[in-house]
Amino acid sequence: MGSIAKDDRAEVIQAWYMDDSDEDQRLPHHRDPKEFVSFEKLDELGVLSWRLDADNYETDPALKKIREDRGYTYMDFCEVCPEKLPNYEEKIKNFYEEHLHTDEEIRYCVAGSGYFDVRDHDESWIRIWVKKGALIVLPAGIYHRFTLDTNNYIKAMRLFVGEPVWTPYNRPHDHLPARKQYVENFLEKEGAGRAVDAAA
Ligand SMILES: CSCCC(=O)/C(O)=C/O
Ligand SMILES: [Fe+2]
Repeated sequence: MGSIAKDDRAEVIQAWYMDDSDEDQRLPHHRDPKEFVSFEKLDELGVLSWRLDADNYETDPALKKIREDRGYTYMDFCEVCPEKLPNYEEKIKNFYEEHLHTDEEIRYCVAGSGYFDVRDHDESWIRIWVKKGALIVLPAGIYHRFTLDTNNYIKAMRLFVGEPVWTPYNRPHDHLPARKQYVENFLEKEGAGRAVDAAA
């Protein structure tokens, strides 16, 4: 008898729609009742994810294959905590400003945890909680932000195709080709809401 394999990404990646309270950004911000978001839904927005063996990232064949398949030649680490991140307070503030990049944002959580928030088709925030072992790819042009959770620590591997460009473009930057391409690829599909600023 065949059986459908359980998607074990859920052990290290969970996503849900956020409430609109102004409380501490590091809290979960679940709606009441909770509204979880499926991996299929994230896929529709172009957000990819894997669960990997974070204790063995140096020799992990699964990570090697993803890097080869997707051309992720560059790799470094970013540790977010006051002791390790220069200009910690400023960086934390900037990470949580809604922004986009002109390339994919690829982060592999090898320790700790944190939240990547992305905009849905109708502009609602989806909160993606990544824990040790979660690799996520945010597509170029998606509006997003990052915050630590209440554990206050993450160590993320950063991957990139070629020489890295980390520039954040705070919203609105709808005129950028990367944004237009994202809207065309993921937001303008039949049945999807539009997410273009009125001023664009
Ligand atoms: C956990 S890596 C720090 C966050 C970051 O690099 C970024 O660009 C957030 O959008
Ligand atoms: Fe970013």
